[in-house]
Amino acid sequence: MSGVSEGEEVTLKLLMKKMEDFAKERDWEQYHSPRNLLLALVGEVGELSEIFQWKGEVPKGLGDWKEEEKVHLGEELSDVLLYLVRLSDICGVDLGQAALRKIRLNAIKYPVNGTSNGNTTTTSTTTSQQ
Ligand SMILES: Nc1ccn([C@H]2C[C@H](O)[C@@H](COP(=O)(O)OP(=O)(O)OP(=O)(O)O)O2)c(=O)n1
Repeated sequence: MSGVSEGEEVTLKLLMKKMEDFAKERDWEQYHSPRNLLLALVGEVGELSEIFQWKGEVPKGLGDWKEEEKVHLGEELSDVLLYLVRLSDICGVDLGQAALRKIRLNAIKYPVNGTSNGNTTTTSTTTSQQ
């Protein structure tokens, strides 16, 4: 059903190709414009947010969640990922390479110094956290 055999690596490239095929087979490429995909992505982020809405803080690992809630979470996370991958492809952005570059930039912007967790400004000389 998944189209990927057990143990096979899931890559951004594979997801990109599957989304491309999905749209082609349905003649939906006309609808997969950058703006439409962005709006669809934001809509799915909203659906993802609804799962956490009003719950208060939840434990890491979601140990006390029902199995069906976790399955639903996986579905909404996937919708966000799939639209993001498709949007990147349609915009001609290599998402994997862009993400690796961004991680390198993050490391330069936030050097390891043991005083900041990236969420708070611990000293008046620490650069602003945005
Ligand atoms: N024009 C479209 C419509 C859907 N999809 C794909 C990408 C998403 O993974 C999923 C989104 O489908 P739905 O719009 O039906 O959204 P949900 O699956 O979240 O359903 P619902 O909103 O009813 O919960 O289908 C797509 O690629 N292009």
